[in-house]
Amino acid sequence: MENKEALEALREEVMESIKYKMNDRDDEGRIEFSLEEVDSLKVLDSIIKETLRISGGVFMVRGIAEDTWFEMNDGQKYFLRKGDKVAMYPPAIHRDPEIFENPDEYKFDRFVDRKFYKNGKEVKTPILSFGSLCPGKKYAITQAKWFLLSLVHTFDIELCEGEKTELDVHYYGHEILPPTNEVQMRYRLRKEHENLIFV
Ligand code: HEM
Repeated sequence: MENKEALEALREEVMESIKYKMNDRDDEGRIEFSLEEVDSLKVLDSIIKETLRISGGVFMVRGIAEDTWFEMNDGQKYFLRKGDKVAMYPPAIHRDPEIFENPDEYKFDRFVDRKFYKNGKEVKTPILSFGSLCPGKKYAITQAKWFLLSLVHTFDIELCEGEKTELDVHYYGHEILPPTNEVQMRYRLRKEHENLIFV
């Protein structure tokens, strides 16, 4: 909400996609959106990824099942003993300046038509907030996308004067960092909004 440019770019993308669906309504006059259509919105996708990049604070832990030599890209080797636990820390990757330019900056369109590289190799999954094992990943991301899409289409929203918050760094290690405090906002139903439904 603080980032008016992001809000406007998202609203423009959503309105543009609705424009082409005006004649594509269900029996109750609602405009239908499929999963594929929601996923095709590049600004929406980028906003979600950038938010996960900047606010993901998770540790992922793995148990070592058998004695293993683990070799890094630079050739350095580590001996992992059976029974050890290893923690991986996605925020270190999410804020790696070799992968992301100005990593501490929130850039809503960072992921629009972009690939990321480290040491000349493409980083295929630069966002690791869900780890590799989370079975709820697609569900959670789709829900967040649908919420944002419906919100910017249906309401004008803005922060009340002087309202501010930031990520609560005390929660590093616990998935997504919550805000340090609540904020007051204004919202108003938009006159030209349509009734949308996710099918
Ligand atoms: C924003 C929402 C969510 C975030 C950030 C999140 C994040 C994570 C992370 C980081 C892990 C550990 C993955 C790993 O170690 O590789 C995990 C595991 C898991 N998540 Fe999620 N998750 C979310 C939503 C959900 C939802 C909606 C469900 C269920 C519908 C779910 C079910 C699970 C389960 C069952 C595991 C354990 C998987 C295993 O250890 O085999 N999560 N999640």
